[in-house]
Amino acid sequence: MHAATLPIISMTSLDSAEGLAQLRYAASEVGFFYLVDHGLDSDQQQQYLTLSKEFFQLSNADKQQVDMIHSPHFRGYNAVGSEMTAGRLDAREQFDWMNEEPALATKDLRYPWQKLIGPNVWPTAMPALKPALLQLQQDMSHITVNLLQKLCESLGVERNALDATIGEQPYTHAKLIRYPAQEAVQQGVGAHKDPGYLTLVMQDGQSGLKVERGNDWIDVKPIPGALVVNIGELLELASDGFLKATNHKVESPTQGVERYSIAFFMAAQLSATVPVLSLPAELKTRASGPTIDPNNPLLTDVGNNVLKGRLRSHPHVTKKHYCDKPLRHLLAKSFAQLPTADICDECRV
Ligand SMILES: O=C(O)CCC(=O)C(=O)O
Ligand SMILES: [Fe+2]
Repeated sequence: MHAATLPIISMTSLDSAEGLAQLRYAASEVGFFYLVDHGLDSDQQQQYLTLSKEFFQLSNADKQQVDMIHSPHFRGYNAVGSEMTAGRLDAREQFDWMNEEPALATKDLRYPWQKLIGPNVWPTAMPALKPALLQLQQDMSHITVNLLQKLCESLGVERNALDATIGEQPYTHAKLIRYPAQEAVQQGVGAHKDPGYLTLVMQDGQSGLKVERGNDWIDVKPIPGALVVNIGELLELASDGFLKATNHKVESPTQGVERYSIAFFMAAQLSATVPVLSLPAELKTRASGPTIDPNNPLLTDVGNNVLKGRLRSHPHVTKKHYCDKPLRHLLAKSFAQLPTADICDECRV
């Protein structure tokens, strides 16, 4: 039997060997944990969740103005029923933003993932959203980079062992999410792993997030002020499978209660290739190699691993922006390992 709850890790405990050992256990045995004492207090989190509710209460026309279908860079709003996970539609609406950058000219695209780079889209009806979410992105980046360094230390390698892959600024992606109540439990988001290094999730008071552990699913009940952390595929690759990216899903709420969360994903720079860390012998013998799953190959080229997730989750954006001939050609070259079913019909070359 596994514990029916996740470990709780205090950020301030990570200056001690004991704290690092607990972090190593949580990250390697469970792949998921609550993080407390991280610096973003409950009141601040509540303010962001309130802002998120205001966004989702905007009129449909205001939300359509920032619909992701207009963005080749996968930014903006998705109405309920436009995202797919594990081949099925998710019952959630969401607003995605990433690093704020200028897009590359089409003629300069050498790799398909370079099309992920570009500006965010912001609702004109809610000018307060942009500065608040860019601030949140900075605060979450700060927490995540510190945590990644502590994880490296906990694995017995230099704390800055992965810093070069992050460069000046990590690749970050975040989502405001609303799970509307359904008549019966449904897929809010289907079972999946996150593609980056680390994910932080802020939850309101409503349960629904579940984490796979053996044959069970652990309920991640919200703890006020705690962030939920999970290991992404890039850390599984970097640790040669010592750390595991763990499957998780969200079941939609019922009985008229909706659920709000904010997810923050941090990867290495899109142009980086993730190295395999030189773990000490004692840990190395316990590293079983990354998971081999023909339906979900883990790719060390960061841009490709991130793009894999985006193409699969948002088939309507893929179809509109990733199906022109030159790009299709690049996709076919880059994704020799990716099952064609993950790419839209017209990209099955
Ligand atoms: O909403 C949540 O609690 C988690 C969402 C999630 O796993 C994801 O968007 O990747
Ligand atoms: Fe996730």
